[in-house]
Amino acid sequence: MDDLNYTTLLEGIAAGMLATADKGRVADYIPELASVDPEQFGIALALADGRCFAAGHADTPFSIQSVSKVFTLALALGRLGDRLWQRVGREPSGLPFNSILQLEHEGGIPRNPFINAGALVVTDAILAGHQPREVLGEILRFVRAAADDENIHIDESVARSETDHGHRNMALAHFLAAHGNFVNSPDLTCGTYFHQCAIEMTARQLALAGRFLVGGPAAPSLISRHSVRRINALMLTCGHYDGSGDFAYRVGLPGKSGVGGGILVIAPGRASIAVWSPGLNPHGNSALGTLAVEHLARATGWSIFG
Ligand SMILES: NC(=O)CC[C@H](N)C(=O)O
Repeated sequence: MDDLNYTTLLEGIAAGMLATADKGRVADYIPELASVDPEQFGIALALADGRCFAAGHADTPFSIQSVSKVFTLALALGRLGDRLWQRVGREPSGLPFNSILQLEHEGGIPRNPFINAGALVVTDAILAGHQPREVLGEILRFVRAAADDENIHIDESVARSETDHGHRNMALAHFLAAHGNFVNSPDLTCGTYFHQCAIEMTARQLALAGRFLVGGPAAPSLISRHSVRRINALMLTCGHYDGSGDFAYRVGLPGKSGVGGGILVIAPGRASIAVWSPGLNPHGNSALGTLAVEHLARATGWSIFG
């Protein structure tokens, strides 16, 4: 596809999404997210050859929330390698992202690194022996290097809002600690986790930041190719929680969603795609974002399943 075709495609998708009546429901369990205007949609595409295209509200910052779990997993795999898998599994959970149900049955080992329990373990692992400030600095350095953009920050008001209302995550953290699967105090790890979730990015920045998972000559090589393959596999099977099967069915690409309405999608060897629209479907994944990447995958033929 040439430049004009990509631009036309993204603008057509953005116009179609903004005209869609059912835009889902904005997350309200983090009060600071509840006030975001649902009438927004942005999409950005960073191709493996270095070109970048965007449409809609692609330059409006939003809270990346659980998309941050991709970056912390990359750091944890770099630091711990396979030792990480002693503390967290690699299977889809089939349950909502914040569920505590399986943890009891499975002895405090979360199913995967993308549900909240698993992501808390990942953050706890990279925090070990460090101050939250140092680890948050490391996460930001990684994201900024990936996006090649120093202007990426944490929204303190979102972090505070979640700290004040994060009882479920605190419960998960204490439960993990009770099972001996926590190194730091639940307060310290949850505080770090709430701040990583409160990183603010635009769809354009997020698409650029995802290039390290695409492979190809223009992609920043921040982690090994081995880790790139594994993170993509986990994004495909677990990146949308109990909506992962449906996302794979409809889109056919690895993706990671967040309750801020962002989704990072990887077309291996081809492109990193970011979509954002704050309204969520019942699984807590962006309603229009999912629809948009479904259109994009169909139009480009990029599904990994042919
Ligand atoms: N799915 C998400 O984006 C959840 C992230 C959010 N910070 C939480 O822990 O509840």
